[in-house]
Amino acid sequence: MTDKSVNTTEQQKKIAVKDLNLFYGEKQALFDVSIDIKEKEVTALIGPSGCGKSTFLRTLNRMNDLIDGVKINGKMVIDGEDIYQTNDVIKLRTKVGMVFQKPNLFPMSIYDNVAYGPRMQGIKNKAELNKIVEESLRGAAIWDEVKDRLKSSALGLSGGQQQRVCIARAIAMKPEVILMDEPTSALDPISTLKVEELIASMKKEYTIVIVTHNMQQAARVSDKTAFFLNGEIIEFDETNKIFSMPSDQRTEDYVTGRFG
Ligand SMILES: Nc1ncnc2c1ncn2[C@@H]1O[C@H](COP(=O)(O)OP(=O)(O)OP(=O)(O)O)[C@@H](O)[C@H]1O
Repeated sequence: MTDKSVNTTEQQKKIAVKDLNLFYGEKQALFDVSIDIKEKEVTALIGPSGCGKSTFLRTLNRMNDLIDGVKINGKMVIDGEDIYQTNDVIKLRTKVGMVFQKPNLFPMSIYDNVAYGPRMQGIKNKAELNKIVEESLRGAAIWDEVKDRLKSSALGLSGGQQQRVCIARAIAMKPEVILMDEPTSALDPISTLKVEELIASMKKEYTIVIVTHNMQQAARVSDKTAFFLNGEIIEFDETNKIFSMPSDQRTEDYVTGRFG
């Protein structure tokens, strides 16, 4: 019985990071980061500017590979596979999608933006593409707002709508993990709320890791929170605990607004 529950916990562990260090040239930006991220949970990464949140987020789908002079050591295991030992980065980035701070839609129609990835994967069948586009836009809670203007330019949408289309574009690739780097920092409060509701509903299907500067947002959308400081994880726990009863004084100082 006990063994079974241990196994179940292991299975739910989507991402296991152990002693991860990252250097930009000579400068070390992440120090012995270890964290286990469970399947279908929302994990928030918080901490003051420059503490390594975005750097860490990018290690999860090897986006840092695109930066010259980056060196990484340690273990980053997703679904049992060390992602730094594989050569198939395209497959990794399909499984681990990303949404950026500012909506970054292509200057093409809403439909073509969402169909872009599936087309690149070789899907040409019109009915199949239609289905993916509709499902993805529905999944991103924007279908009703755009269903009558799918052929219009995506850049004609409001910022908040564009960000939800970006989320639809990520969903269209059928990812399992979605990384979000301050996805609402460029949005107004109403659009922010919509995206937050969307994130909360998406965890039924996806494992989500989100960087946010907004403490209320972390408290509202996440199950677990990791507090970063100077490239280290100081504390990682249930979000409720981090915000109400943190174990480390530095976490408490940060979440109560004493610094950062
Ligand atoms: N491409 C890069 N080259 C060199 N140093 C970098 C690069 N990107 C980030 N850094 C440095 O790594 C450290 C961590 O930066 P990172 O952007 O990960 O922090 P952050 O916590 O996400 O900050 P913010 O909240 O301001 O976005 C900082 O000292 C930053 O200057």
